[in-house]
Amino acid sequence: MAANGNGVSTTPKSPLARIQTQKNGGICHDDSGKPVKAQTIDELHSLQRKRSAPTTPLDGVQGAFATISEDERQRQQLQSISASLASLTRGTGPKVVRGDPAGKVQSVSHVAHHHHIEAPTISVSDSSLKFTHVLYNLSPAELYEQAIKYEKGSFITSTGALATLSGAKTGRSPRDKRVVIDDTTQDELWWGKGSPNIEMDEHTFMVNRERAVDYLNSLDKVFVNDQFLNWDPQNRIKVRIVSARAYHSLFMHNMCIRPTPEELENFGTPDFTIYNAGQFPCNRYTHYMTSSTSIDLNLARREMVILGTQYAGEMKKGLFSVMHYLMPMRQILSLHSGCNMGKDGDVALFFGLSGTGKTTLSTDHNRYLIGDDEHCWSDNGVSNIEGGCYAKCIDLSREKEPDIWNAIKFGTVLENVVFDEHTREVDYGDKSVTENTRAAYPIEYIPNAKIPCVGPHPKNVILLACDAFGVLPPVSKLSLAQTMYHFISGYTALVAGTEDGIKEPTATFSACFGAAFIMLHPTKYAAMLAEKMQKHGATGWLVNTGWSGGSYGSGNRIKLPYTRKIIDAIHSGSLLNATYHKTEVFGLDIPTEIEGVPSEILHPENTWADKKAYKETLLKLAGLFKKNFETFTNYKIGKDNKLTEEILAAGPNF
Ligand SMILES: Nc1ncnc2c1ncn2[C@@H]1O[C@H](COP(=O)(O)OP(=O)(O)OP(=O)(O)O)[C@@H](O)[C@H]1O
Ligand SMILES: O=C([O-])CC(=O)C(=O)O
Ligand SMILES: [Ca+2]
Ligand SMILES: [Mn+2]
Repeated sequence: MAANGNGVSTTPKSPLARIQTQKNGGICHDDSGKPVKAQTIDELHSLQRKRSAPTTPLDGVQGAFATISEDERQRQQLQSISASLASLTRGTGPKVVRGDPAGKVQSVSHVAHHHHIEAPTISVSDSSLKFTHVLYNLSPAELYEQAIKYEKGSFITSTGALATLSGAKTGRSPRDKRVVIDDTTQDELWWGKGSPNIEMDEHTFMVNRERAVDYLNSLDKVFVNDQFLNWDPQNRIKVRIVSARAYHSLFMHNMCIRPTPEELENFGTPDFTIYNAGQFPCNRYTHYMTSSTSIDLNLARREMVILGTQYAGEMKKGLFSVMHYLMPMRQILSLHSGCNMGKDGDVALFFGLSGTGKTTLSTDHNRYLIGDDEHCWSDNGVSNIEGGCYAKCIDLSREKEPDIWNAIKFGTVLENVVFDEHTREVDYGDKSVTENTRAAYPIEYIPNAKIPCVGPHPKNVILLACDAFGVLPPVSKLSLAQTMYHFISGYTALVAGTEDGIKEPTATFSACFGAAFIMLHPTKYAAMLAEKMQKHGATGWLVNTGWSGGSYGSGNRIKLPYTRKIIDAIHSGSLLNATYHKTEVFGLDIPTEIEGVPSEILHPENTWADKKAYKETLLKLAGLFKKNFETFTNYKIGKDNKLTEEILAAGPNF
């Protein structure tokens, strides 16, 4: 006798007893009635899908839309995208049509009668004869299918996320970033030592732009995303991202603000366009190019070109650089910070370099999440620039970071993670591809996200540093001058690669906690922050999310639950009223006790067995701070010299 999978034996099949059904109105449901409308399998399949293609944008006047035909709308819509993809040296690009070349594309026929192929003339190259299909603002489900069908390394994980590989680059390439220098940007931007803006000329930009556009046009299809940046409606920026990979399109779908169908209909001309031709290298014989990767920003043309890297974070942070230019022009401060809000409307900002805890600590089950990485602070309060979060996944655990864990589901892009071939369960501890594994998800995947992502003026400004030297206290209260000193310094420490044994931690100083993204001189942002903090009475805090009990190698990283207790005490206001004492060298005010945190760890000296080593390490770090700050001693911050002097005096003294 055969046994089925459950170990239950079954008898050989015998004809089942006939079930009586009534023709009309009986209690027994009869679904044998109407046959499907389809005559063929293909027709049956076509019934499965209801048409709801996203509309593409229109140029020119709005309002008249309601009266134009669908065909006319689509024709105008495609014109906008054709203009983006036009080759500037030949005056023409490919013929742009909607839809996937592999599928049955309804749009080809009706676009073809508007864009019928003209007889080629001598000056026309082959590229203007071909069609490039445009996959416009596809949904996550459609992008999943594109990725899985066509992009090697794309898989669905056990929780429904899309696992992807970013290729040879698994992080950003700041040394390959170039900014066009012209008469305007020469004066406006920060150039020279310490600046992230490495110059290129307009002509070289156009060479790279043409290379990227030609590459994209040589493909059978490109993805186009039309989306927004900044939740502040008065300062919203329209962005268009043209890319070759479903991975890139889904990443930006998650990270930028997603337009409603109505907003998309009235999208019009984008304020900024990215051409992401990341699979294709730049040409090293081109002037200014020092590798096969180039990320080029042209503020006058409002365009960015990406060649030679598929790491999606380049698009996210490229747009952030643009905001660091556009927003200060409007007296709005752009910030590399996370942001959340308590039930009573108290807002906190979390500054810090990569890996210091902006995403981890702003994602707090007891508070509303406004955003995890990029914000604006205007006269109206704070607003998130983005529509999604980008969390580090290395060693992610359900227990320690439940909201991020649960956000990794259908729609989420998981970059460079390792998973079980069969169960597709992700091993977050595995660094085989990279240490920088990431999840990009829409902000509404966090249950207590504050939508729209705006809030009132911040009450607390928390500066995060992951101090691998283990000498900065877990928390200290800062004066305004100290806040500015540490904001301009932008300190964190990186730990050396674990494989080569234990090495010295390396101090990193990155002005405004994001020197890689700022476009103006750091003192411009610093002055704005000081002015806003003063005006709105915000308190500054320095929180060390790094080492305790010794440097990297002998001590340990401060336990996340302790850091969370510290942050809780800042939010609740209880820490403001604690008893403080001043540390030597850095002159930081540290509290004597915090609920839920062992008091002995609050002063780092207590946790070091070797007091002499502690003092030496402390002085070493203080020396690095001093040296780094030398470049800023000649600059004035704010309107009077008083604040500048106070800031200079707010650093370490020894
Ligand atoms: N005490 C701690 N406080 C904060 N984070 C901690 C702590 N201990 C360990 N971590 C880990 O450190 C990492 C912090 O990364 P997070 O994603 O928050 O960085 P980020 O500041 O948002 O950087 P990026 O700008 O690159 O996104 C997480 O992986 C988190 O689990
Ligand atoms: O940009 C990235 O790749 C990740 C990030 O948020 C940062 O480095 O600050
Ligand atoms: Ca982050
Ligand atoms: Mn960041």
